[in-house]
Amino acid sequence: MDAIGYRLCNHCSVLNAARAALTGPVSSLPGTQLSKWTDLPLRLTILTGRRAQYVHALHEKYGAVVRIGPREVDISDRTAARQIHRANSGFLKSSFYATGGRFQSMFSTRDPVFHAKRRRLLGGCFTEAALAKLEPTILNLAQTAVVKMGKESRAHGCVDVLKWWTLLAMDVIGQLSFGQSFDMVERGEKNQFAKDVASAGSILPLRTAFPTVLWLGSYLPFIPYLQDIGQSRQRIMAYQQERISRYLHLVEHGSEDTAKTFFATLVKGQSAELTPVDMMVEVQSYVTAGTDTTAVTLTYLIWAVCKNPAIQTRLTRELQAGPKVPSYKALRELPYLQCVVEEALRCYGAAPGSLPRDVPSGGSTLAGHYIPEGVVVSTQAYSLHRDPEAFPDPERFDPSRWESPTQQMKDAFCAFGTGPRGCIGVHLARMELCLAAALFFRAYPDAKISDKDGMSDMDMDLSISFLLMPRGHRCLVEVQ
Ligand code: HEM
Repeated sequence: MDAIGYRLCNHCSVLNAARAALTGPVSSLPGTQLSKWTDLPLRLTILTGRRAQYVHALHEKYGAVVRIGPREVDISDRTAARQIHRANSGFLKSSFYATGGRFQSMFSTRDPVFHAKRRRLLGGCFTEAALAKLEPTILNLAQTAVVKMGKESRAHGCVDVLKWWTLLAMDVIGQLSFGQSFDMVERGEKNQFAKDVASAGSILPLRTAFPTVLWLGSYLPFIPYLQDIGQSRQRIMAYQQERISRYLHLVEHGSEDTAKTFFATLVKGQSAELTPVDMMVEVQSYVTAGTDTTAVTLTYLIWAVCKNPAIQTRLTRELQAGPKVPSYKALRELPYLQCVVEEALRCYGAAPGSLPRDVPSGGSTLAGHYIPEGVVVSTQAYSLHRDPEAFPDPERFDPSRWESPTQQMKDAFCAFGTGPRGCIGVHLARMELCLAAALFFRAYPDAKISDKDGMSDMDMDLSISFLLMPRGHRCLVEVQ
């Protein structure tokens, strides 16, 4: 191309970009001027862990519908959120989820037919009735974790509750997937698999914000960080393959250990519908979606209660008057505990970030704004849970607001998502939250947040890319 042609072409692309920015599908919606041109500021906030807060600040300035990029909109209106996520709405998961390579899981798939089939197949394993059979296993693990937390605190002056809730959540998923716990609670530390999962997960913000950079990086295998991630991923695959083979071997030999697992009713007779590779991909998604999420919410619950003496006193009194050996059924009858769990999920549910969906063909009118097809619309629990109309004084951790929840509160609450793509692990998560919180505050009614090793509220600052994590990656507590 000669110099004039090159200049003309350049000129045209600038003009095209200008035309797209000024007349593009979402150019007339409220939002910053810059967001008509680029979503770069948004992408940068993914790296700093402040995406949800950034989008929330835009809602506070521009209202319930806000443009966050040239083809992306976030919506904080609860009616519109239900409209997007309800069954058969036509809003499918966006390309954000297409990171699973060749293999799709119930979580990652964008195909509604595949999803419906997989969810029908596995849904039965996650019902309250099915989980009731698994409860003794979970209770046993939680009891051991709580006892060991006390020992560690007495030995070292404090204990990192985030560490212990992560070990517990990992062991629960290991036990319920493979019929054998990872034994991390018993050992008091993460095994190589858990370390690899954390290492592989650490790349997610970069992969979400700048996938091209990561793609380029894959051609530079000498970068040590990327090399480590690659090795972690290989070890995760090998470990899971080995566990699934061992599990299937146990099933074949009629071992009792396999009776209390997610796949117990599936592996016999329906193996054609769920191959060992499918099982591996599903387990991988349970580890990602069901361990840090539960552990982080539980950690914030402990922190928020310990920071509020009146709440702690009321909760511990209720627990001490309750059953000695808690069961999930009995704990659900304790009204204040339920309010505490609900408020922890509202303020600190571990998936507060955007859930992006593609607007279906023909476009859609959401919260009074027409949004054309092909645009990505997101909703984020962070904003819906901080709507002052539904939750007055929204930043305040106030369990008593759930004593008589209004319809607005119920409609706005979406810690587990809603509709057919809502969390399949909701009952398991609630069971773990109730059992672990009850055991902890029964055993340690005077637990307090430590200031040892420089622990401060800064450690608990909310770092959110897709999932929530305390910025300090720890929460030190002192128990007697
Ligand atoms: C406090 C803990 C938890 C929270 C806050 C949470 C939250 C969520 C949310 C918001 C979604 C929707 C995600 C989206 O649309 O992108 C989701 C989906 C999902 N969650 Fe959870 N979750 C929790 C625990 C669990 C557990 C314990 C499991 C166990 C296996 C689990 C497995 C899944 C799966 C497989 C999906 C995808 C469901 C589908 O698309 O059909 N989650 N979760």
